[in-house]
Amino acid sequence: MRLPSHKTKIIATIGPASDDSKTLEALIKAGMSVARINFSHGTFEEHKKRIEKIRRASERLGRRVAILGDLPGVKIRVGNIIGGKVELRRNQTVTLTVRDVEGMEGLIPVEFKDLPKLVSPGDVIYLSDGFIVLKVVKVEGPDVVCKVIVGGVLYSHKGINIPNARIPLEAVTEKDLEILGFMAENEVDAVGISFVGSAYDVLKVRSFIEKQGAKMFVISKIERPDAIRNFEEILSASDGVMIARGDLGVEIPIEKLPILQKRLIEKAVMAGKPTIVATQMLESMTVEKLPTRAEVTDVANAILDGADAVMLSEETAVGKYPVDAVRMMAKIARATEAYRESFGNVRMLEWKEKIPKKGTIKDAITRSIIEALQVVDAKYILTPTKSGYTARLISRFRPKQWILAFTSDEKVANGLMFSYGVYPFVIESHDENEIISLIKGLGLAREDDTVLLTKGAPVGKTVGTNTVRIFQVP
Ligand SMILES: Nc1ncnc2c1ncn2[C@@H]1O[C@H](COP(=O)(O)OP(=O)(O)OP(=O)(O)O)[C@@H](O)[C@H]1O
Ligand SMILES: CC(=O)C(=O)O
Ligand SMILES: [K+]
Ligand SMILES: [Mg+2]
Repeated sequence: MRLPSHKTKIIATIGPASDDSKTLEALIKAGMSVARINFSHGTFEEHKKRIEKIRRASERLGRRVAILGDLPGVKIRVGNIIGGKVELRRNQTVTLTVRDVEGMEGLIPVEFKDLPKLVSPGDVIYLSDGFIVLKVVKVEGPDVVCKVIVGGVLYSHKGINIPNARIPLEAVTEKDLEILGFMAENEVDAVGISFVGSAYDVLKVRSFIEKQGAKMFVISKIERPDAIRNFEEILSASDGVMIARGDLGVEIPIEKLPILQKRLIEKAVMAGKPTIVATQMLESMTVEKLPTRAEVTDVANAILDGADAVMLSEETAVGKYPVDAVRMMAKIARATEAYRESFGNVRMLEWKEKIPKKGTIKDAITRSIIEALQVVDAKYILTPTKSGYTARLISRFRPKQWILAFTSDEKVANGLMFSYGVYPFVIESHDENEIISLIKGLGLAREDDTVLLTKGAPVGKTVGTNTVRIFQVP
């Protein structure tokens, strides 16, 4: 077998443009590690079929793909518009209504009954990730009359953001729990919690998953100011985070996004939690065969910032060139990672200083590996891991070698599909001879290759990884 040519993980949202078996196979071959299903759109039946098709495509190709189910959360959305879309022109008067009607010229239904109570004249309302801007003129019963400040074409079910309104709702709704139940039943690997506000939201999801007897990788989507205020507690309650720039870029001043992205990524990487950068990464590829210079640079910069994974949304869900978009991301990743490694080493030295003296044994072991790699020219880092944590702690230093992780748990292996430079294998035993014969058998390693191996040797009172061995493959 051959390992991928890029170490950054690529997440692609699967939708009508990408859910046939042929396209799914092509997406996997192009470098998709995680298939995202957005439960804000479509029916359970559609999603069930998608999940089955993704699993079958992955099995046919013998390539692991994790499935990420993204919850709708408390996002307010536009309802159905006749013909699927309507144009809003600057200075035009439009009415947002919570009445049960279909949308048309000048009238837009909203799926959130409390809307009229939450807004007052002068408030600004953003539609479609902030692409269209309205100003409230007056509120009349179920209707909110607005003036169009920035026009554009509005499609059915697009999101609505009102940064000024305090939406008094918990991030995780009853509907979300119902979806989570469906996800557990269908063995979805990871859940994305939308509009997380505090660790409470994350723990609510975790306890529900546990009650279902399921196991899921829990990713908090950072997309509102509360999540930034409470980032530390959210991070520690979560398995990973997503910088969901679509909503985030409306909920906070858009010009603050780039620096915020860097700050959040650094904290998450230090904690050994994978970070996903999402939304508009190759947006123009929804309709064009090639991306813009700015988009290519954005993907590269996210990788240099330290992201584990980059994500595609409408590019692959409804776009014209889903496979080209994944291929393009893989190409950008390959070209950029070479520099990330040297950049990463500089970072690594800074980060090492930040690891507190009270760091854990695992901190010491993973740091030693990085030190050792400055001296020996190793081919791989081999990491038997029970929860995936050891592999992730090594990954945060972004070594240039692949981290081959060995676990007996399919779910742990799928959770590792979010981590930079980690390639998971499912293997019953953690015995090093078996690991060596597996990678030799796959043609990944040859006699005399130098490798590093982490181990949990039973000694003293320590549990888990406490040893690193450096040796040549026999
Ligand atoms: N399963 C699907 N069926 C139809 N359209 C979809 C599907 N998934 C995504 N889309 C389309 O792709 C667009 C971008 O996808 P994305 O996942 O970013 O959703 P979003 O609506 O912006 O919301 P969110 O903030 O929940 O991600 C959506 O607005 C929608 O038009
Ligand atoms: C992905 C997502 O939810 C966002 O960017 O808002
Ligand atoms: K969602
Ligand atoms: Mg969002």
